[in-house]
Amino acid sequence: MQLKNDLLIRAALGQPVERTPVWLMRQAGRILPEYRAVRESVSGFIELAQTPELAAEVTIQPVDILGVDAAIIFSDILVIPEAMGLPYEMVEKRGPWFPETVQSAADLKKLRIADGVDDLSYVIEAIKITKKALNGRVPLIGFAGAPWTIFAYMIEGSGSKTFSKARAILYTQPKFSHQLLQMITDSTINYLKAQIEAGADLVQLFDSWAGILPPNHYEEFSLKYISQICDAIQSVPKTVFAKGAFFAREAMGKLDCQTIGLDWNMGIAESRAMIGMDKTLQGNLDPAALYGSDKEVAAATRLMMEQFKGTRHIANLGHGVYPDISPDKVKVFIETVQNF
Ligand SMILES: Cc1c2[nH]c(c1CCC(=O)O)Cc1[nH]c(c(CCC(=O)O)c1C)Cc1[nH]c(c(CCC(=O)O)c1C)Cc1[nH]c(c(C)c1CCC(=O)O)C2
Repeated sequence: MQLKNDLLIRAALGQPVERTPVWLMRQAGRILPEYRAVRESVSGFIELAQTPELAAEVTIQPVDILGVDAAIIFSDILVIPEAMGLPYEMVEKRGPWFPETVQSAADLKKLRIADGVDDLSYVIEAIKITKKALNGRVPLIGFAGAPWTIFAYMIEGSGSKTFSKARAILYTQPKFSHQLLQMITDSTINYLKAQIEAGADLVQLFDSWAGILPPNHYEEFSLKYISQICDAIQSVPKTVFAKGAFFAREAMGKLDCQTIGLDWNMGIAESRAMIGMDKTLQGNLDPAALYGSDKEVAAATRLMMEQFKGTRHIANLGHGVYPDISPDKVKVFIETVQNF
């Protein structure tokens, strides 16, 4: 299927574009009343994510309603631990929770390397339905968590400010840490390959907890595995978004990927100098900028666009859109990029 709007793919590959493509991390979700209506028709997030027709419907909502230049498949990064044998629950207003966690090499026996097609068939099915329904209007982004971020949830069992249990294990049980990270990496490669086979046009790795590691641990316990995933996936463009990993930008410039995501703390000119000219940069408006007036949102967006001007760029926020942001402000952000 030929894409009618392939701006995202051309921007990722560093090919000429008429204008900068724009989408938002976490665009398929609670900012839209239309999403909340679908969400209320089922028992919760997990049932929604595991019902391919509904997952496809909420994936396409931001394309119809907001006019973004890409769809991202509606799922979560935590489907990988579940497919490996560690199920999660989504607790209303509190976030993910794992009834069982992994703490030492003995626990590895309860885990398996996930097969993307069999263990995650509901995501694969949702991708196929979405691709068909999109009919080439915009590219579909597939995604997974980066191994370190997934490891952090599997050890900790929930979100955490410090992820101190997960960070402790890197010091106290480095060998076990590497074993688990390798199992997550192998599962993620299988999963992303299955997503691409089903129709994903580009894939993004989310390393949401990159910023809590010291640089040496980031190199040893995160980048090493991201690098394996980048090397294993060759058929579509890859984006790596490592939130808070300002110290690793130079190393990220050497990954076999096309795009590096910047968070809003990362200076644009400085990041370009560290990462080099042969990568596309994605980002990086402060998500809180969307709490301003329409005029303020437009001004902040234009300021960001000015700073990226003339270099390879995909416009986005510096992290996921906050759930209480008004869709009207999101539209101002999108239209300001598209008219720039
Ligand atoms: C760390 C992380 C998670 N999930 C994700 C990350 C990486 C990006 C980031 O750093 O924000 C990624 C994710 N989660 C979700 C998507 C869907 C596609 C999209 O719109 O981008 C994506 C790409 C749906 C979701 N994932 C979740 C929801 C809300 C669940 C609901 O509707 O009740 C959605 C729509 C739940 C979730 N899932 C997770 C948390 C911490 C939470 C609770 C807090 C929150 O809601 O943001 C783990």
